[in-house]
Amino acid sequence: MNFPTPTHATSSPSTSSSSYTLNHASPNFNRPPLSPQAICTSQKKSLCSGAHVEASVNSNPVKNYIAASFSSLRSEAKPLVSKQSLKKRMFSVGALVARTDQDVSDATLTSDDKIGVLLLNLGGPETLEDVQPFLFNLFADPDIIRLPRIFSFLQKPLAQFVSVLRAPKSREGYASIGGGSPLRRITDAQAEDLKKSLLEKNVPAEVYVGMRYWHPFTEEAIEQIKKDGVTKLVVLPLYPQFSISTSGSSLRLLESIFREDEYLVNMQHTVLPSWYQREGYIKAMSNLIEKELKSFDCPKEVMIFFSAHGVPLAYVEEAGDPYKAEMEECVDLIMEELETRKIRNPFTLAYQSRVGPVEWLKPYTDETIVELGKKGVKTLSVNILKL
Ligand SMILES: C=CC1=C(C)c2cc3[nH]c(cc4nc(cc5[nH]c(cc1n2)c(C)c5CCC(=O)O)C(CCC(=O)O)=C4C)c(C)c3C=C
Ligand SMILES: [Fe+2]
Repeated sequence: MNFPTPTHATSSPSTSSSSYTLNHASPNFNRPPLSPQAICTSQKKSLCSGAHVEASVNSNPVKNYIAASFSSLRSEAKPLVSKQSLKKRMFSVGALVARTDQDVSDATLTSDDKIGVLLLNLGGPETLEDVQPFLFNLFADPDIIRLPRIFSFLQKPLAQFVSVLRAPKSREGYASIGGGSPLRRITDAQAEDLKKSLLEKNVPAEVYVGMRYWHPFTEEAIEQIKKDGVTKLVVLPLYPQFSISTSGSSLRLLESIFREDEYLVNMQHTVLPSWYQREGYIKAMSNLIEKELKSFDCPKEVMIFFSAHGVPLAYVEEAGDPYKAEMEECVDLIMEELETRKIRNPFTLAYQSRVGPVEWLKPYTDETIVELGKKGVKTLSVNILKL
């Protein structure tokens, strides 16, 4: 049987980290690329801002803008600790997320330290009545419906209009999966598991969930973080790949909350803008695919179909969203991992969940499935990289 070739270019894995220092005033993404002077090393960044950002080397300036502008908030705060001790302490927090195989109890933490992990996610309507107000919150986000700044006064009226228009179709979808989104339940379970597994590594930490468009809102999580007196915070968007519309939006919101709040501005924090290239994630995805393939009668004939949530094409082409590049690299890394296990199935990547009249990332999942059917592909293993 002939299978089509993969629909995207191959790229190699990136391993090192970098971070950038930028101004954080403008809320628009149609900004000129960074000037070379704006770039500094991650070590310099830690020293000058007191916060740490992890970013892969292929990452796009937009992603680093968001993550670094969030972390650069510290640069506005008065230096409360010496640069040397700040550097040391930053490493400790970074170590909590960077090391996977070691006990981190040796990290420099004082008995007064309280570690928090903030998991960021999209949120979803819990009942069918929640659907329209949830959609309003989503469409009212300028990172989702991107209007030129002079039209920003139209954001909320437009969100009201589009949310009412979209609600029936959306409700139909949620009704078909039991009348609401499972995202809160799943994210709460992830938070619980993460807390347990950190404790097993001798890192007592409280794990918080902050949703962007529904309960528990990010603002509520932040209030709790303050009440609990967290002194070191790890910010982890639960999106493996970065997009302006997901992690970017959540980090931008956090940035605005932090900017207004003296406690938060002075709290040490580490941000992981994306983690699609991490060994643990790649191996976990590969394990799932390997297991799935074994359930077929002729595993070698199965096409591995990666289906990812799309974004409008303009996000990538005009606003510089690194999402497509990260998604493609992620698929390549999974396929490379499978190759080491002698699994050499054909594969393809397509994008789903488009909304509205504009062009989204192609190829579209629904059209690709039809095309593959026409070409005689009979068995597909569908792997959702993003809902
Ligand atoms: C209109 C613009 C949208 C963009 C851009 C977008 C990007 C984007 N979204 C996710 C992940 C999820 N989106 C979910 C629901 C959802 N998304 C949009 C619109 C955009 N998403 C809408 C209108 C909806 C509601 C459902 C619908 O009517 O289709 C969800 C589900 C949340 C839940 O209820 O559990 C997820 C997850 C990503 C990853 C992404 C960009 C990369
Ligand atoms: Fe979405």
